[in-house]
Amino acid sequence: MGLPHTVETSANVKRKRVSEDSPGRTHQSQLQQRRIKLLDSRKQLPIWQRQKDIRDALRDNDVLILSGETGSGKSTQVPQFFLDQPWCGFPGKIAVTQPRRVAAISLARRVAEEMGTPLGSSSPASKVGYSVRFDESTSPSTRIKFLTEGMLLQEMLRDASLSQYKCVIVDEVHERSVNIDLILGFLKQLQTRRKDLKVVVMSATADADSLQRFFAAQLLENTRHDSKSVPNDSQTDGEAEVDADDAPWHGFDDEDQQSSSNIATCHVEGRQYPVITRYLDSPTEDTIEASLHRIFQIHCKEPTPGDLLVFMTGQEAIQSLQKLVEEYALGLTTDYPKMLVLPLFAALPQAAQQLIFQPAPRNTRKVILTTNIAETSVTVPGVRFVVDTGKAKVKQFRNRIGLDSLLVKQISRSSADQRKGRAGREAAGQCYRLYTEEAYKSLDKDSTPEVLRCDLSQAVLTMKARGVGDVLRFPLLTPPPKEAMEKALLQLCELGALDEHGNISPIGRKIARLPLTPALGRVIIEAATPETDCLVEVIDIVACLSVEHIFLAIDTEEGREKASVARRQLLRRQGDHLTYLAAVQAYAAEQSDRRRWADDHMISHRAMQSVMDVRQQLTAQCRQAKLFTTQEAHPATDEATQERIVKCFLRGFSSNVARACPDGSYKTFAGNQTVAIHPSSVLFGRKVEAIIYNQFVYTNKAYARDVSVVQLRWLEEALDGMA
Ligand SMILES: Nc1ncnc2c1ncn2[C@@H]1O[C@H](COP(=O)(O)OP(=O)(O)OP(=O)(O)O)[C@@H](O)[C@H]1O
Repeated sequence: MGLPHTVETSANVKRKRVSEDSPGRTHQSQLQQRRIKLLDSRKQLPIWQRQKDIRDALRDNDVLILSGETGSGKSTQVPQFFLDQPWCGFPGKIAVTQPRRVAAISLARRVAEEMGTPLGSSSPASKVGYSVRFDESTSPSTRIKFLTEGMLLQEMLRDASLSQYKCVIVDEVHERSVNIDLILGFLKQLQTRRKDLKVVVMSATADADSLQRFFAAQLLENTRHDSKSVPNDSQTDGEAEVDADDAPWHGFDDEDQQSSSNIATCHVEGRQYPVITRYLDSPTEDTIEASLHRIFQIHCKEPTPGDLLVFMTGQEAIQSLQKLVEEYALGLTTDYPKMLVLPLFAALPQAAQQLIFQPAPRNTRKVILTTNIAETSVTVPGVRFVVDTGKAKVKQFRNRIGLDSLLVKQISRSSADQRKGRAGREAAGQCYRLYTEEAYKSLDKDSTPEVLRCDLSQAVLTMKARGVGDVLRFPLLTPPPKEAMEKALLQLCELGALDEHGNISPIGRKIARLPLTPALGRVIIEAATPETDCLVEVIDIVACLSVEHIFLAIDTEEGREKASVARRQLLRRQGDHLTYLAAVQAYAAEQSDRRRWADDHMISHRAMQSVMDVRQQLTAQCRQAKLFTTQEAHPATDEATQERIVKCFLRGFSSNVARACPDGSYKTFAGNQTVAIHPSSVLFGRKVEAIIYNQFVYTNKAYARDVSVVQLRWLEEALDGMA
């Protein structure tokens, strides 16, 4: 007679336990097998031979400036070299900053694999994690954390001393974004009061001499310190108190070159695989046509596997080229491999960005069309060919209109070298430059630091929120013109982020905690006031402004007519902001098939998924900051609410207003510049009293994007409110 079901023999229990444990154990052993396999390739990297020098250099010094060719192994290996160092202690963490989230996430994934540990929050035992805007994936055991520069600056708001880190590695320092320059300044200050903090600065192409001078120069002892502004760990609601342990802030004196830190430099020679560079014989104007030609030439001539990475200027160029490549690929005979075209740009949702890392299916070549976001730190497995158009969209401050705008510009030689470096990472590669060799030689050596070409209001607010009293004396690697700093201070005063003494206000502190520009942050704060009370709606609109365009681009007259019928229910005569709101509300209300809803309305489903993501994150952040007065959404048809919503944008963007002229054009109030409504706007072709816009873009002429109608009296009211 058998045993009743309820009684379990010890053998049964044991068998059951083994089978329950085995998935975890199998996973563990898979991780270890992968680690051992990768160890062989790590040992081939040029940097592997130099690990003792690198360890010794940082053991004996506070700062290490490390240069080495692209692909030599800096980003993946250097953090691992330090983990077992006595100065790093346990559980001392290492932060590694990256300019972009795609690099932060892919590096974290790779280093986790190399260490044989699960990634991020997937297991409490994971030793490698990442943190990017709207996505943090770490565990209690995280030792190495890859994070975007913006996220490190956010962490400094919660913990000015970065006390959880023993070492901060600033990677790709040659990019010289404002955030990198701010981080270098803060770290330099921090090392005066945290003697145990190590700093590593890395790049393939950085100017090591100027970095060395920067870290060697003494900080001034007597700079005014805005004591009220120093945040501390216990600060939760924006009303900061002085952290007693915080030594006064020190300014930076260019004249004084005495060393305050011990600094080591190290250069790693060599790269793993060669990359052949090819140029055009004569220049080309049409980069889309030239890229198309080159892509098919490579595809038809070169064997697979061998994926292609093509550097373009921006989302629109990428989408046009994608369409063309896909159309032409249909005409290829079956003698050729298939093509899988994948776009990559900053506004793409993370899941779509990560598709580029998946291996191409059999007999298929991946063709990745990217902006400069894949220029540094990224290894895309399978890529053997790089096509470089030599151009990028860059933010440039336009003095006449007092605004940042996006311009297409030639890249620098150092960017071109980084792009080339994306080939030849797993095997020998080729880089096709769609410009002549003479043009390459005439490029600027390095990109102009962002502090010299951008609106500095965010940078100044970042400093103020982290306790810098006199921002003009903050240690910046390249000091911007004094007027640019003053202009930023003025703008922040207008937004109410600084008080009349230049100290950060409670509003400024709230704005600094939001992952948005000061102007957009101000819009959110305005929407949260009890009188305005439209935060729910404004979050929806801000989410749309933070992702790729939600309306699919249409380039034919017929298509435009079709779109206006399909989107009729959503279009709002008041402009794009309320149209975006209508779209988000309708999409959110759709419960059965959102993809179909998006197709029916000629809206990008992918963009709407991102909107929903950002919306959720921003809502959570606003809730955390106690900004909600009510939780209720107002009906979008309520006219009073609609007016209040547009007025919120006016509070943040009062300088982005243009009035109609008799000849039908619009002229900006600031700078009296002619601006046209962008064809993508619902207001395109309409004439209204005045407009407000969120973006100023310059292609063949100056365009306002994301536009709404405003009444001039609202502007007067807004200006009165600011006075
Ligand atoms: N995700 C990955 N998949 C496959 N190989 C990878 C991956 N990440 C890194 N590698 C390998 O490790 C090498 C070193 O990469 P790493 O990013 O550390 O170099 P780097 O010196 O920091 O380069 P860069 O200056 O271009 O950022 C690559 O050339 C590649 O061979």
